[in-house]
Amino acid sequence: MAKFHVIVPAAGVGARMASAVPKQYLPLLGKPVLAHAIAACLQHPRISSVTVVLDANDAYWPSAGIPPADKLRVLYSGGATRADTVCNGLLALDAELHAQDWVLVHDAARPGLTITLLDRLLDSLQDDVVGGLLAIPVADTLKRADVAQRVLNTEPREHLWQAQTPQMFRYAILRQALAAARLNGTPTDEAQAVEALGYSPKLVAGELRNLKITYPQDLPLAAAILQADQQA
Ligand SMILES: Nc1ccn([C@@H]2O[C@H](COP(=O)(O)OP(=O)(O)OP(=O)(O)O)[C@@H](O)[C@H]2O)c(=O)n1
Ligand SMILES: C[C@](O)(CO)[C@H](O)COP(=O)(O)O
Repeated sequence: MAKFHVIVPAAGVGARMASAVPKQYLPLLGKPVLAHAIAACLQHPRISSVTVVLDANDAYWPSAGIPPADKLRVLYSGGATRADTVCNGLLALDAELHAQDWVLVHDAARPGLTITLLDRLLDSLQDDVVGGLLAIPVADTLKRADVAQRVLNTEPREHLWQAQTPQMFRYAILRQALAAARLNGTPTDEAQAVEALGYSPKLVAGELRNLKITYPQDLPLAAAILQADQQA
């Protein structure tokens, strides 16, 4: 039976966040963002392992206070791009993964993932040949801008979705896709690399709460969402 393994690329510098420490280590309700991001995966009974891939020179993990766990492992082998970081994680797991096993790639900067969202993803995709990703349909009117930030035109939004993570693919397909993508360009997510092989990943309904911390204003939003959970 195919197993479910999680890789968490956590080697980014968070340039758009422009904080003193990388955003995955910023405090969020008393714990680093990264601790929230991996919590649901660690708790989920169907997830076999969670591998966090840090920058080779990461100096923050030892003092981040993230407790060890049986299925948690930490690698200091991040790459120059997210795709490189994920590839390095896959390489380290190669000996224990089978071609049909599932790999879920989840951003270290998405602290709002829940067991419910993971269940939805796993249940929707476990019998799929390829895999897919959490995503949410675009809800606003879309404008294309010129260089002066004036509207060129309004883009149709039908059938447009915003990609989230986890992105879940069969190990053999993901490995092949990322190896090819590294030669041909830099995909911004795993699905893009898989699409380039000619596959059509399935979109599974995500939720706004699974937002990515990208800009400073995202952190208080995430805090409000998680605080509401604690009060519920
Ligand atoms: N070389 C890289 C670049 C990104 N990431 C990870 O990929 C995820 C993507 O989120 P993103 O917002 O792009 O993170 P950063 O690259 O850190 O942010 P920025 O683009 O603003 O620098 C994050 O978990 C980030 O740590 C990574 O592991 N290795
Ligand atoms: C993978 C991703 O989270 C999907 O939305 C996102 O593409 C990664 O971050 P970036 O902002 O594209 O670098």
